[in-house]
Amino acid sequence: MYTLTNVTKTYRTSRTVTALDNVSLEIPDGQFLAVRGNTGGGKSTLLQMLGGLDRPTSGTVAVDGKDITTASESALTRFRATDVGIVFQGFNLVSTLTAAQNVEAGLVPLGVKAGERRERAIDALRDVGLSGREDHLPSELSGGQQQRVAIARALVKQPRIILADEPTGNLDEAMRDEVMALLEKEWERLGFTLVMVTHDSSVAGRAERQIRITSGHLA
Ligand SMILES: Nc1ncnc2c1ncn2[C@@H]1O[C@H](COP(=O)(O)OP(=O)(O)OP(=O)(O)O)[C@@H](O)[C@H]1O
Repeated sequence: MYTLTNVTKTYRTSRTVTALDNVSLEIPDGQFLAVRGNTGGGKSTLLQMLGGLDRPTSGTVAVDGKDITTASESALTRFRATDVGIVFQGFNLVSTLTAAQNVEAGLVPLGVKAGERRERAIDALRDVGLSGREDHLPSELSGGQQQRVAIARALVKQPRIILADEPTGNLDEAMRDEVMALLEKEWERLGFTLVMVTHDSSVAGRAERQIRITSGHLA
């Protein structure tokens, strides 16, 4: 269960931008939540707060009652490594690694030994429908297949939380539907909390709940 209380995030560069302004939000375990809103509205910033990738300027982000904003760097690293899987719009695969090696990368921070990593990567690729593609490079796979590798990389560590930032944004309609069907199937099977940023109303419509963030405010 996530409990965000009065979360504000301000970026200070040449000017000051308030990306999130006093956002309070609860996300129950296992919920599929779609996050919509205007460009620059603060959606990706919200995901960063949820993933412990950055800390708010003020306010708290609690996971099961524990405030991650004041956690030590090592506790936060552990939280990210074990509890959170992230799927990006641009897949973010390492182009010189095979599909299986990319998936294995999700297990390296957990200290899983090489043999077990390989086995679990093969299983995870099977779960996303990519058996037989283990030794393919990303450039040898379609966009939809690359996103499926990225989903396998996020899921291989069996996280409690999946954060997806426009996961279908780079895909055509057919591949979008295929990737969404896969994410939904895995969400139903594994029961993780799924928070997905999307501009696409048909994608958002598949979520259990939708929220909208406009100019840093939760609508
Ligand atoms: N690292 C950063 N440094 C400075 N400003 C930033 C940084 N990250 C985000 N911002 C600013 O914070 C605001 C919110 O950005 P964010 O990426 O969260 O929005 P978004 O809703 O995800 O946008 P989009 O839909 O365009 O991806 C924007 O004005 C953006 O320019």
